[in-house]
Amino acid sequence: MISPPRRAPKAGIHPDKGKSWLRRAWPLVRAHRALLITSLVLSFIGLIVQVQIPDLVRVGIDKALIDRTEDLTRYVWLIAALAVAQGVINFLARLYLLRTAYELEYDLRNIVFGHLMRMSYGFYDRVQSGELMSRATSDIRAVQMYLAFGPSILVQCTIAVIAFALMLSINAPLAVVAMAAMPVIGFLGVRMRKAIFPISWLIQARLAGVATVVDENIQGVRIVKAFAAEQRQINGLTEAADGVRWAYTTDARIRSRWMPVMDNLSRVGLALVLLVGGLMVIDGNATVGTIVAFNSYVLMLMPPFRMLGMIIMMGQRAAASAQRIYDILDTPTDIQEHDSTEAPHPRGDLRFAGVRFAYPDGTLALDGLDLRISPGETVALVGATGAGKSTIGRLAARFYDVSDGRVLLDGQDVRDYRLATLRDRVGIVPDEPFLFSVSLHENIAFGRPGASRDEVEAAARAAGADGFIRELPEGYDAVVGERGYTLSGGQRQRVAIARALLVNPPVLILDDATSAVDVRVEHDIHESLRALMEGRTTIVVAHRLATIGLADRVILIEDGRVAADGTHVELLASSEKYRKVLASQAVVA
Ligand SMILES: Nc1ncnc2c1ncn2[C@@H]1O[C@H](COP(=O)(O)OP(=O)(O)OP(=O)(O)O)[C@@H](O)[C@H]1O
Repeated sequence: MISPPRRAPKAGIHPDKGKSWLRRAWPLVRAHRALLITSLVLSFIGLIVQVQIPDLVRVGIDKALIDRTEDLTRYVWLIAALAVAQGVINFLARLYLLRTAYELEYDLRNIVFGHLMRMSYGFYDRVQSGELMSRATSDIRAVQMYLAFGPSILVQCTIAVIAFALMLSINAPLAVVAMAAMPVIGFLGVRMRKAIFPISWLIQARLAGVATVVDENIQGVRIVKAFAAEQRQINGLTEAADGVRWAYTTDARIRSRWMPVMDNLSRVGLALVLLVGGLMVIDGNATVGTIVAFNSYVLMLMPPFRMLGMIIMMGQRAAASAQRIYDILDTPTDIQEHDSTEAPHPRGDLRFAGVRFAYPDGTLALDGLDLRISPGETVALVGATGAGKSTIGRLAARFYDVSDGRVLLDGQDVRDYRLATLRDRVGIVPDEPFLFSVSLHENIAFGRPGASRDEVEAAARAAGADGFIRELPEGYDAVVGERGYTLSGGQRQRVAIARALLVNPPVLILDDATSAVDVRVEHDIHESLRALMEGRTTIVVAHRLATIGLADRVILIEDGRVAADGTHVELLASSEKYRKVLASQAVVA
């Protein structure tokens, strides 16, 4: 079942690396400006309404309680109405703000994941998957938080200015007194965040460390058990968890040192208002209502000043996170596609001409490989471990580009194909196939999601998988576990072969893909392959004599080039190296 297409990201990250991180993220924010602006305008209106309430309380107290010139209930209703209005507006503002945040997160996630999916094998050779996971989650969140919540906090800060102006208009000297503590609170807030910032980084890093330990041990639990290493691994986790505990405790200590100071400062502010305001009331220079109103203002203005520190910290974290995300997005895929006309009739004629290839880490795997495999031929690649056999398949499917020389499919350089076409024409089955946690049908139909059940079954029959699938209670609808652990190694390999066969590629590369099935099943697979498509070029990386026996021709690979070429019988007779490799690998019949 293919899920319906979702909306694509509305914008991307600006490609100019010279720009600041915020300017690079700007297209994304712009794309969601309608939502963001709506939420900001709403929260601004909400705050304006909120600022009116203490002033109404002031007038209510002064006019209805002290002067007794007006009706108290009128003020009570007015304040209640404003409170309800503020509640509704704040609800909407928050709703839109969170929607903006999650829309931004959705886009960022899709941009990063889309890029990761397009990256080549070489990229994945270099990076750690745990690190990528962290970038795809916590870094995206940090950036999203700042982009969406940063402006909202700024709006709250501007409201502080408006409230201050209102206070000045009511009673200027008292307004100055009421605001006296604010800069100190702002300053202390920034200091506190500065003290917390490094430790919060440490917490993130250590949490990621714990996650890696847990992840590895769950993935590798069978090895842990095989070596009875449970206790040792538990100790490892305890150590990592201890690091997290220390970091959290330190964080708590810093917070508990600063928080009471900031809380008390706001109380000092209130006391000052009472003292100075009280003296003014006694002298007849202020009203009781003013003191009450200013009390509310002091309490209302405290959070924005406290948040100053937070916004600075969020900004720093978002900048670092954005940089890490941009590092990924700025890494171009080293497998470039260009427009070209492709050989229209695939025949499966594969040729390596003077191919040299080194992996990104510099390991030279192929060194002057010359090899031609004719359409319909079945060729076995034989050689010592590390000779370069698997690399040959990877270059044919263009998982990597050659360093020198050319790989030609049907007379055309593989670099001149569209990748999708090339991968349709060159099917590759690795020795450790990966199965997704979906049904067997979907696993087999991975390369052709629209394939019918009949086609899936035909591919499974050819791969020798139909029999055991039918024996499962849910048959083709059975969902395989993570990495397909509920199936045996040989069963998984057969599912993977069926997956490749369904695409019906003219060139099929079995990279030791039948190592976990027994010789008889392997023979059956090859027989049905032959029957399925006469003329399919097949390359098998072979470690078993039985596998070699199925091939028309055997190529001995040594140090990344062809050392001998011929039928098994010919090589046995003529090549000392071939006999040695067979003997050293203890190839069994
Ligand atoms: N992803 C990689 N990054 C760096 N070096 C690699 C990578 N994969 C393989 N190599 C190196 O390239 C050389 C050829 O490897 P290759 O896997 O092609 O050998 P092979 O003949 O298939 O070996 P085996 O029979 O053990 O599978 C080896 O030296 C190997 O260590």
